[in-house]
Amino acid sequence: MADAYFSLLSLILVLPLTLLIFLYFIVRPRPVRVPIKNRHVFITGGSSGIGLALAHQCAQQGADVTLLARNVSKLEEAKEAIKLATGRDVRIFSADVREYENIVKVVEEVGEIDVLVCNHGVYVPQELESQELEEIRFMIDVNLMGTFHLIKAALPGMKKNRAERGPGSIAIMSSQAGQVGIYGYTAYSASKFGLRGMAEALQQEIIADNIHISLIFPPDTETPGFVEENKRRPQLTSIIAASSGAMKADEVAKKSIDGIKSGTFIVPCNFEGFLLSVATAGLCPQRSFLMAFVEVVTSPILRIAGLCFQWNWYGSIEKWYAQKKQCKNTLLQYLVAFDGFTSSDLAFFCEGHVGVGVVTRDHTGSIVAVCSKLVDGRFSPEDAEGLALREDLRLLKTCGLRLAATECDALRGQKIK
Ligand SMILES: NC(=O)C1=CN([C@@H]2O[C@H](COP(=O)(O)OP(=O)(O)OC[C@H]3O[C@@H](n4cnc5c(N)ncnc54)[C@H](OP(=O)(O)O)[C@@H]3O)[C@@H](O)[C@H]2O)C=CC1
Ligand SMILES: CCCCCCCCCCCCCCCC(=O)[C@@H](N)CO
Repeated sequence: MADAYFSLLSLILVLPLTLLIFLYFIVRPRPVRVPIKNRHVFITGGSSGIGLALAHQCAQQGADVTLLARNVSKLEEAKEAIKLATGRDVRIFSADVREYENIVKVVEEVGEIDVLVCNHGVYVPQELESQELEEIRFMIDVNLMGTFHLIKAALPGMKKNRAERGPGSIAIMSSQAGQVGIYGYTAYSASKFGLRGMAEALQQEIIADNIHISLIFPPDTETPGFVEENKRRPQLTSIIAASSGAMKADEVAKKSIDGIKSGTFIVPCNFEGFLLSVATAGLCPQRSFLMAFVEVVTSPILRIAGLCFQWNWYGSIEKWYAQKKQCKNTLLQYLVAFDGFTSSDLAFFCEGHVGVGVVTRDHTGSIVAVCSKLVDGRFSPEDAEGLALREDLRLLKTCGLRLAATECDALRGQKIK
């Protein structure tokens, strides 16, 4: 009895405690604090979205901020907004991170950098098969090569007098799509996973120089870039990405700065991101023995959670393709006649999109008006049919035939195909 009691006690108390003590001594690199007040923070992509939010908050916290992006007027706007909000002057530079010589020039001009934030990034989601090679190259060049260019240009200056200047930091903006591959992000995920490989190797190379890397992994974030992305993002990409909630740029910036200041290597931004970081810890450096403890203890359960996510994602993909196959290129057509005009009302279902349109011809058969639109969302052919009838009147109104259409008052729809 006493024996059983003792083994239970050891299991519950002694084992975890021993593990904690063990981890306390072995975690590497050792914990560090990287201050940002009165230090030079250089932020790429600082004229928009997450980068701009970062610039605001760094300036608020008393850092000397420099921004780099391509578009000069956006940079100037950012400079003014930050001056207005914080009273601090920021320096701005226009350059493309793809052009190494220009980056070298800028870096020489700005002087010693304490915290280098490689936040610039582009994302054009599409299935690999239909994506142009040029777009794939664009993402790899800006996101991955651009970051190489920056770090390579800045590193010599960052190393200089580091002992007197205190710890330095290189923060790299990845994405949750850089921790797990996501449908529609083949090129983007590759560019963001690439950053992780680079960061893990580079941390070993620069630890002796007291420079510390933070890799930041945001989920979908409300930014101007994200608004653009959403106009063309495949539906499945959005469905899968919705597994992690969306954030505001300010919230991501706050998490990033906290991560930089505590020298954290993997910086998640929301709860799902935290789970994802623990589940994909791999062999990455870990300074916190408590986090290391969480990683060790939760690894089997998080692997199960990860498998459940994959089960769910593959389920969505299967469902989506089954629906697409069933509905591919369904064309429904109605004939609506009024006052000598024939309006043929089309609803088509193609590639997961529903389109509704109206082609109106006069008595000679010449087309006098065409009106159509794509309606996004998940529809079946039946939905398309209903939608076509509902939209018919509305669409006719937008053609020059408003009166005729309303006067014919009934949509005597006749399905001809
Ligand atoms: N928004 C989101 O959902 C998420 C974003 N991320 C990552 O966060 C980072 C910022 O994203 P977000 O704020 O949404 O992006 P935005 O599109 O809003 O801003 C991008 C910034 O990068 C600059 N930039 C783009 N290309 C270059 C280039 N070739 N050279 C120099 N600067 C460039 C842009 O300025 P300009 O065009 O004038 O050069 C702009 O300042 C990116 O790395 C992105 O991958 C990660 C996860 C989610
Ligand atoms: C084991 C537990 C797992 C926990 C949940 C996993 C959820 C993963 C969702 C990934 C979403 C990726 C969004 C990328 C956004 C992005 O980068 C674009 N908007 C372009 O910038």
